[in-house]
Parts: sequence; structure tokens; C-alpha cells
Amino acid sequence: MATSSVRVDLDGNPIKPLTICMIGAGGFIGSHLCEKLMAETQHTVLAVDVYNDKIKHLLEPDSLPWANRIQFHRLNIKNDSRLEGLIKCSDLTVNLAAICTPADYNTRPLDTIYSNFIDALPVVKYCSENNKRLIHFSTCEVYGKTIGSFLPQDSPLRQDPAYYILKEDTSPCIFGSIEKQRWSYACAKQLIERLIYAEGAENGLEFTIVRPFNWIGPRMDFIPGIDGPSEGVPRVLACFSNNLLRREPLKLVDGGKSQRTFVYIKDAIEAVHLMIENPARANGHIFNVGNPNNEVTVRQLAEMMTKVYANVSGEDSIETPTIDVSSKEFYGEGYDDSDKRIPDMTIINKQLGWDPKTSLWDLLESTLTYQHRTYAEAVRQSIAKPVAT
Ligand SMILES: NC(=O)c1ccc[n+]([C@@H]2O[C@H](COP(=O)([O-])OP(=O)(O)OC[C@H]3O[C@@H](n4cnc5c(N)ncnc54)[C@H](O)[C@@H]3O)[C@@H](O)[C@H]2O)c1
Ligand SMILES: O=c1ccn([C@@H]2O[C@H](COP(=O)(O)OP(=O)(O)O[C@H]3OC[C@@H](O)[C@H](O)[C@H]3O)[C@@H](O)[C@H]2O)c(=O)[nH]1
Repeated sequence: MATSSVRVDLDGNPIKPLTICMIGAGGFIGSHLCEKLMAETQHTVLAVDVYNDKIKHLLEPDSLPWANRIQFHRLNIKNDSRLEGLIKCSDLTVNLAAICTPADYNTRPLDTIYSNFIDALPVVKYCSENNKRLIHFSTCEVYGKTIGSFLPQDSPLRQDPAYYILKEDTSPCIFGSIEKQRWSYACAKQLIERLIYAEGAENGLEFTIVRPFNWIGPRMDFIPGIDGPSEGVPRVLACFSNNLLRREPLKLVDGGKSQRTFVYIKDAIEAVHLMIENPARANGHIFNVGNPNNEVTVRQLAEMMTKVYANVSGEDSIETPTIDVSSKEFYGEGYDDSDKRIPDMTIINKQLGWDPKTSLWDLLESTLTYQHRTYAEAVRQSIAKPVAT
């Protein structure tokens, strides 16, 4: 008997094949989640997005072994009546759709708020009304700034984890003033979290909320002028990759003193996979998903990426590898920043037994190898091309 092929959940129960409506499946996280689900499970994915470039390799050709388990539905959830039908015929909805690049939060605050709150409302409503499970992607930005950041610079309490570790069930959400439109995204994400939580409490919605802490890896965002707009500003991994590919100094916003913890996308996807297949352990929970061991300042990140890129490309670093730039110059009026982000891991450890594995050095090595292989030639050609007059 082929019992070895029956996959079981964390409690030893066989896992039934699910139909998953994945909204935002064509993005960075969605593309990795689709890859995982196609390669390692028998689940079916109804992949919803306005773009599919990052999952093309999973959709074509028809001879792929999972061809009958993934369908792409090109639709904008803002205004498409097909959405409810897709949610209705699925067992689970995973909502990843969002505007989630900081350069947009203060320059396109209305689009940011609509995308992260208003556009998510029908998704929550359809799940609640049709008794469908929802895994909703929120963000570590809902924590905002740490309590410690308000202490005097020389206060010894700044070293006390109670003042900076971010815990799902006890940490407050601390945002800047309304003029600091950077927080439009965090505030919209916070409100949709509260709405989902209330749907759970009042109407029995089965939900899980994910708070990603800077997941990075291949296919994140775009390289300006190559597979995205020349003037576009992606998240830091793609900004620094772009600088390295073009042999330009990496720009450190306000001195690069902000701190982040980075987790490898492939580790983080393992956590989402566990949530999908262990509803009894994941429902009703909010999970931090990050790597507390991979903390660096943005300046240290720039230095590390410069070294790793020199190794993987075989090119020497340029003479001035970084330059300082003010946040006003880089992002415009209304930018503000999270000072430090270390996730508490108690809840995800206890519920799902998940721990990240990959060190920052190792994840940068594989990611920058991908960036070099994917973009170096295209960047070289774009630089060589004479500019049209
Ligand atoms: N990557 C991270 O580290 C990180 C950190 C915190 C939170 N998140 C959250 O995780 C989710 C996914 O992030 P990502 O990094 O994959 O971003 P992404 O931008 O790569 O993916 C989002 C996808 O949603 C799609 N989308 C947006 N609006 C849509 C609409 N109206 N209709 C249909 N599709 C739409 C986009 O086309 C895109 O493909 C987001 O909700 C984001 O806020 C990500
Ligand atoms: O070229 C750059 C780009 C970015 N930065 C800095 O690098 C840090 C990280 O910037 P990112 O673009 O990755 O974005 P942040 O970490 O601030 O926010 C992200 O966090 C979680 C998610 O919800 C979102 O994907 C995004 O809001 C910030 O301090 C930013 O100011 C630079 O110093 N130089």
C-alpha cells in the first residue's frame, strides 16, 4: 500500500486536497507560495492578480505536472464581480493583494489606503458570508515605532527587550502624526486586521492574520528601467540590487541607521504552508513571521550586499560604495520610519513549531546570485544604449 505518499498535518491527520483562492498570486510572495503548493502538495490554486509575469513558469506549458491544479484569473479585485464566485468555490482564500512599497505610502496615500483597506473589505465579507476560511496578509508595520524609540538616547532601558521586541498580543501600534503619511499603509492594515478580528468574534469567521517581517529573495519587486518604471522606487533589496548592478553607490536614507530583521522567502513560505495545512492550530491567530537572528542596520545591509555581490559577480566594488541621502530627497514629504523590528516568535513556535533557518549572508548570496544572473546583461545593454533625443 502506498501509505508513504499520504501527507499528514502536525497532529497526524491526513491532509485533504484544498482549493485555494490566492489573491495577489502574481506578486513576490504569491509566486513563491504557488511554487511551493504546486511542487509539494496536491492543492489547487485559483491564482488571482492583474499580472502573471512572476508565475508564468508555473502556468505554461500545459504539459507541466501540475497544469490541472493552477488557473490564472486576471482580475482587479476593486471592481470585478467574478471575485465572489471564486471565493465561494474555494475552501480557503489567501489575500496578498496590496500596494506595499514605502515610496507609495506618502506620495499616493489614497491609493495606499484604498488598496490595503477598502479593496480588502469585499474579500473579508465574502469569506464571512460564505463561511470560508481566510488567511490575510497584514504587515510588521502595524507595530510602527518601538516604545524604546521614545526613551532618551542614553537610557539603559533601550537595551531591555521589553522596550523593543514586537509581540502580537501585547505590543501597542505606535504611528506618527497624520502629516506623516508614511503611516497610511500601516493604519489601513491595522484597521483591516481589526475588522477581520471582529468578524471572527461576532460572526465566526475562521481567519489567520500574517505579519511578515521583511521577507526577501528572488523576484522581489523590480529593477527600475528593466522590468519596472525607471523612476519607480522599490523596496530596499531591489533598490540596492539596482545600485549594485549599475555600479552606483547605494543610497542610505537618513544615515541608514534604521534596523530591520530579514527572513529568506523560502523559510517564510514554510510558515504559510503550515498555516494552510493546520487550520485548527492557525485559526484565530495573528502570527509574526520573521527571523529575529538576522538583524542589521540598513547601513550594515548595504555593506553586506556590497561584499556578497562582489563575490557572486566577480566584479570589484566601486570606490565609494554608499552615499547618504535625506528621506525628504529620497521619498518626499511625509516619510517617516520604523526604527527597529524584531519579531517575538512565541506564538508561531507554539502553534506551528516553525523557526527560520537561513542566515542573512546565505540568503543574500542566493538572492544576489539570482539578481546577477537575471539582470546583469539587461542592465549592461540598457546602459550601453544611446539615450533617445
Ligand atoms: N514582502 C514583504 O516583506 C512583506 C512585508 C510585510 C507585508 N507584506 C504583505 O504581503 C502581501 C504580499 O506582498 P508582496 O511582497 O508579495 O507584494 P507584491 O507587490 O509583490 O504582491 C502583491 C500582488 O497583489 C497584486 N494586486 C494588488 N492590487 C490588486 C488588485 N486590486 N487586484 C488584483 N491584484 C492586485 C499585485 O499585482 C501584486 O502582484 C501584501 O499584502 C503586503 O502588504 C509583505
Ligand atoms: O535605497 C534605499 C531604500 C530603502 N532604504 C531604507 O531601508 C529601510 C527598509 O526599506 P524597505 O523599502 O525595505 O521598507 P520597510 O522595511 O521600511 O517597509 C516594508 O516593511 C514591511 C512591508 O509591509 C512593506 O513591504 C514595507 O512597508 C528603510 O529604513 C528605508 O528608508 C534605504 O536606506 N535606501
